[in-house]
Amino acid sequence: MAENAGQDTTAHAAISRVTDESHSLSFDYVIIGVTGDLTMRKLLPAFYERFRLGEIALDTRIIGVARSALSTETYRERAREALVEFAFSASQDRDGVTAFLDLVHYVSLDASDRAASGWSLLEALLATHADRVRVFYVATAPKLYVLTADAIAAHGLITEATRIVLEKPIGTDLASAKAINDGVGRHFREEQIFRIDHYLGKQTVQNILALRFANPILERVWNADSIAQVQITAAETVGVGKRGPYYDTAGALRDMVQNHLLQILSLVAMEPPTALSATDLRDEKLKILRALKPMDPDTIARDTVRAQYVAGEIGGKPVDGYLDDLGVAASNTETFLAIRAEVRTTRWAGVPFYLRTGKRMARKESEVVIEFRPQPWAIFSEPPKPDRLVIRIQPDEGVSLSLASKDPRAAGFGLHEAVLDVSYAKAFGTRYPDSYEDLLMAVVRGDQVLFIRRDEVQASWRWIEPILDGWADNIRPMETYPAGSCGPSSSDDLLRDDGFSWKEKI
Ligand SMILES: NC(=O)C1=CN([C@@H]2O[C@H](COP(=O)(O)OP(=O)(O)OC[C@H]3O[C@@H](n4cnc5c(N)ncnc54)[C@H](OP(=O)(O)O)[C@@H]3O)[C@@H](O)[C@H]2O)C=CC1
Ligand SMILES: O=C1O[C@H](COP(=O)(O)O)[C@@H](O)[C@H](O)[C@H]1O
Repeated sequence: MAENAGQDTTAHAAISRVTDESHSLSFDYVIIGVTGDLTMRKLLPAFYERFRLGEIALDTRIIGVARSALSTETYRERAREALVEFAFSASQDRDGVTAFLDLVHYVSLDASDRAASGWSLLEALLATHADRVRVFYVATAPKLYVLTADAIAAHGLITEATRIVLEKPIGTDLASAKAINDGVGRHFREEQIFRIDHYLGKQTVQNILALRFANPILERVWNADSIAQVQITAAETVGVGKRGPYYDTAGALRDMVQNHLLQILSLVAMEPPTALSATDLRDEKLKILRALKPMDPDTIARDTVRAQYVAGEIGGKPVDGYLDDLGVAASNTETFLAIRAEVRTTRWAGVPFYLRTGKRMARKESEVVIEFRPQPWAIFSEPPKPDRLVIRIQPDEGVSLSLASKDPRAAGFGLHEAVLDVSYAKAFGTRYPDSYEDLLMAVVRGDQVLFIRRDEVQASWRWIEPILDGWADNIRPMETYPAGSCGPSSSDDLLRDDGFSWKEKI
């Protein structure tokens, strides 16, 4: 159980915290991989923001683990630099950052080696708060997850209130995902395992549930009778950055589709859950993952597109191609893909779900587009454009609905596409929390509703695996696209063959 620790109000008054601490939680969060890119860019800033909001008590400990020999003081200095660079509020908040860093400790340890000497220090630290919520966040390579869980167990560090967080990707295929799930499951019960997918921490992804299930006006038309097609896009302008060695073994299908895009697809397509509980929600998502039509060689050739970026230009600046970014002569890794998927349920029979993701695209833009069917009988001389609901995941988070309207400027009955637009920034006018903030704190509360269950991971891999195999056999050859473009033209053809087009060029 989390404790609501009694707080030293004098100490708190000296710290730039923006709300009261009556709901602050005390816990021990062990981050394994604490010097890595993910921790520095995402996890530490997320903790800091929640600390600043008063949700984290002053006696909480964030215990960082990595193999590098660093003192806590040296690590804190590195963490300060990362916070100033990556945390929304940190550059103006020196005292608050210092207070936050007091929670941070560093232990040098090879967490995959149960015989490593650092375990005794970690054990001693944790023993001083044996009853509080204890979290192990494993932010290392997936091949270390089981060894790390084995070592944690061997040192007797798993209490009733202990949880483990596993970063994506859970494996590289179905067999390795099962091995991780089995291996970690030998020590932790399923309700102690939190498989993170940071897209589920995005407010706009969670808003899919609100839009669908809090607005009967939408839910009544949310089916194949009314909807013609669904598009799910996650486009980035960044390349692979420092993560090239990982990315080159993964590619866009493993990196983005197996997890983020299939999670979004299940939220869009699922039946209403009985309640917003972890079990009900995940049961419904799982049914959709299982209802995805398996790909075979014919559909892989027809319904998938894969491509790799070559040199181009983004925002007026020249950028290198993928091979130059990696410094390699050749690679068979896709940095872009488009897929036509089918959900075999009564609700969605015959509705194509187009998935698209890529690096080094023209714009950063993630969104879900629901295109409704046209009027069956046209009474206007010029047929209206189909109505479209666009859920903007990022950036410019919001929702828009385009409807045909009478154009007051036109003579006669001219129509014009009018857009009802809700921008989150304008509607809520608040700091936009990073997706990791909610998720990190949900683990402390033991709330699994936004985490992926074992069977969901495996169902996703089951659908992905034939595509991986087909691509390995070159059933669908690799294409190229210039950095700063919208991908190869064959991605447009995928929709054109069905009489559709992507909402707009990225
Ligand atoms: N970076 C990102 O944006 C995202 C990352 N992820 C996932 O998160 C995980 C971490 O990614 P990222 O931070 O980029 O990786 P990095 O390579 O940047 O960092 C890896 C970290 O793990 C530590 N480490 C490696 N081996 C061990 C070990 N045996 N014992 C203890 N610590 C170890 C490293 O430090 P040292 O060498 O000192 O031990 C370092 O702190 C990966 O699974 C990745 O796929 C998921 C989504 C996004
Ligand atoms: O998980 C990942 O996500 C990021 C994109 O996340 P976003 O929140 O910026 O949309 C992606 O760049 C990375 O390759 C992938 O591993």
